[in-house]
Amino acid sequence: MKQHSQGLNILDLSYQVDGRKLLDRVNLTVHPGESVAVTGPSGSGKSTLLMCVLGLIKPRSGTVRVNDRDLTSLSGGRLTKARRELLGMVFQFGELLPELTPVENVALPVLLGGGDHEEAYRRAASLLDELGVPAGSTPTGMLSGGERQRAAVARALIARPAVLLADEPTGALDPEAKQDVAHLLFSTARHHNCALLLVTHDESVADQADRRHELRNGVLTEVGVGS
Ligand SMILES: Nc1ncnc2c1ncn2[C@@H]1O[C@H](COP(=O)(O)OP(=O)(O)OP(=O)(O)O)[C@@H](O)[C@H]1O
Repeated sequence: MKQHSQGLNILDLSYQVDGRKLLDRVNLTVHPGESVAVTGPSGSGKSTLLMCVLGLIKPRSGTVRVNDRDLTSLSGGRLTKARRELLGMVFQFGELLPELTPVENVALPVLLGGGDHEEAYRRAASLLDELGVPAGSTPTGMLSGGERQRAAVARALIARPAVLLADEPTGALDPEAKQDVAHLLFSTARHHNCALLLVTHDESVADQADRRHELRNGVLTEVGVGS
C-alpha cells in the first residue's frame, strides 16, 4: 500500500565526496509544524544535507519527498518550479539585496516566479509585520543584523512552502539578536505549519527544536533534547 506523508521525508539518502561518505543512508521525517535541528562537527555534511533537499546536489542514492512529491526524480525547470513552490530557505547571511526595501526583498521570489504583484506586496508586508521588521522605505542594508534575518525568514515563507530549511540562520548575530531570531523562526514556522529543518552549531538554538539529530561520519542519529 502506498503511504502518503505530508512535510519532509528523506529516505536512505547517500552522498559521498572524494570517497568520503558524507551521508550514509540517512533517513529523516519532519512533519508539518514540526522542527528538527541538525548539529554535528564542522565538515560533517550538514549543509550538504540541506543542498540535497534543495536539489542543488544530486545524491548518489535515496529520495527526498516533500508533500509526497519526489524531488530527487526532478531536474531542470520542473525541479526549479517544485523548489519554488515547496521549499523556503534561510541562509546564515540572509542573502537579501541591500538596496531594496524589506517588502521588495520579501516579495521578490513571487515576482520572479510570475506571481501577482499586488498580492505579493500585501503578503510581504503582512509577514514583515508578523516578524516585527520595519516595512518602510529604508533599504534592507540599513537594518540591524537581527532585522535582516527576520526579513530573510519572511522571504523564505512568502510562497507558503511546506518545508523551511535554515543553515546557521543565527550564526552571524550577537547573542541577543540570536535568541530573538531563533524564537521567531521556530514560532513562525509552527504557526505557518511548515516542517522546519535547521542546521546549527549553537546548542541553545538546537535545543528549541522539537527534535534534535546529530550528523557524524555520515550517520544521522537522534539525540535527546537538552542532553
Ligand atoms: N563539491 C564538493 N567537492 C569537494 N568537497 C566538498 C564538496 N562539497 C562539500 N565538500 C566537503 O564536504 C564536507 C562537508 O561540507 P558541509 O559544508 O556539508 O559541512 P558542514 O557540516 O555544513 O560544515 P560546517 O559546520 O563547517 O558548515 C566538507 O569537508 C567539504 O569541504
